[in-house]
Amino acid sequence: MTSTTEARPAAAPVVACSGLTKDFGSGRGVFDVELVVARGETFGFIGPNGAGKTTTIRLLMDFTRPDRGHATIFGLDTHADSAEIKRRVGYLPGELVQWPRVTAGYVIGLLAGLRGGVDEGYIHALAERLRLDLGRRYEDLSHGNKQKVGLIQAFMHRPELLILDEPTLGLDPLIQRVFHEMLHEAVAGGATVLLSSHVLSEVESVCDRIGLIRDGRVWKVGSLNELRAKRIHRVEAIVTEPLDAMRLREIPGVGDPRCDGRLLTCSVQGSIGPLLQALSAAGVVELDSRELSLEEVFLHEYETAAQPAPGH
Ligand SMILES: Nc1ncnc2c1ncn2[C@@H]1O[C@H](COP(=O)(O)OP(=O)(O)OP(=O)(O)O)[C@@H](O)[C@H]1O
Repeated sequence: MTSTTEARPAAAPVVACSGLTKDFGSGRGVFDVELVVARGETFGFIGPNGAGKTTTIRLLMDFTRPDRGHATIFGLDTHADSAEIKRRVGYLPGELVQWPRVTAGYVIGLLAGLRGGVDEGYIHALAERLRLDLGRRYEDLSHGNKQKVGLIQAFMHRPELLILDEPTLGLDPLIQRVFHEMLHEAVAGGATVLLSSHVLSEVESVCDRIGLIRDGRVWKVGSLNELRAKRIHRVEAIVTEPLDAMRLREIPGVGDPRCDGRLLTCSVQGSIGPLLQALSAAGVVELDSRELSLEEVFLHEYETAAQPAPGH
């Protein structure tokens, strides 16, 4: 399993983690997380359920303490300078907070008060854009509408940094689009964004760079262009002679080969030449090759990372 940190941004980091580790035992938690988010960047943290996204974010917000490692936000220590950091950050937690017997407007007003007051006109403008009725009781709201309350309190003070844990969870497509506009406006105004998601299409449309997390480890960081540049092809071929999948695996660039009678399927990263040589020796009669979508590239990467190396 490799972890790359190519194309690190040149600007001073807003978020920096070094060796950040929270070990819950039995292999659960996050381990040796290295992460840099530059000023003005929109960084997407993506991984499957239980990968460690929320734990990393909670470590950054100082809601849980690391067993090892260190993190800074705005160059400040996430623990020692937690109050100052929270003042300057807009945070959307991954789990909705419960607020019994009060309205959505009351909740937001209370949180605005804790911040020492926030432009009320802006709160109302955000609520209108997100189509949230501030007069409704919070506990009666749907999950998506509670999520809007979370988004408003994260954006309302125009923070320098937005840390958003699964921000579009429960939002309908129309409101997701509004949220994306809000993000773009915040970034245009100089904000930095760190968001987590397991929806690749979302990070693809809003993020400059992404970090892939799996089993508690960040195992790839790069711009979308870099990740797309992998140019992985899915190849399907029909051959006359039977092929040995294990031997195909030894061909440079070939991954996940499967032989089903005369049908071969595999992925190829880089040049297809060495595979073509093997196929022509097996009497290839049909060949189909297409480039994988980004979604498929990630699935491929996850699967490849989970497989033992050839000969092991
Ligand atoms: N307080 C805790 N005690 C024990 N284990 C925990 C605790 N919090 C998280 N974990 C475990 O740590 C791992 C990472 O969980 P985390 O919630 O960070 O993942 P995630 O990527 O945010 O997942 P999801 O997309 O499902 O929210 C999981 O195996 C989870 O069960």
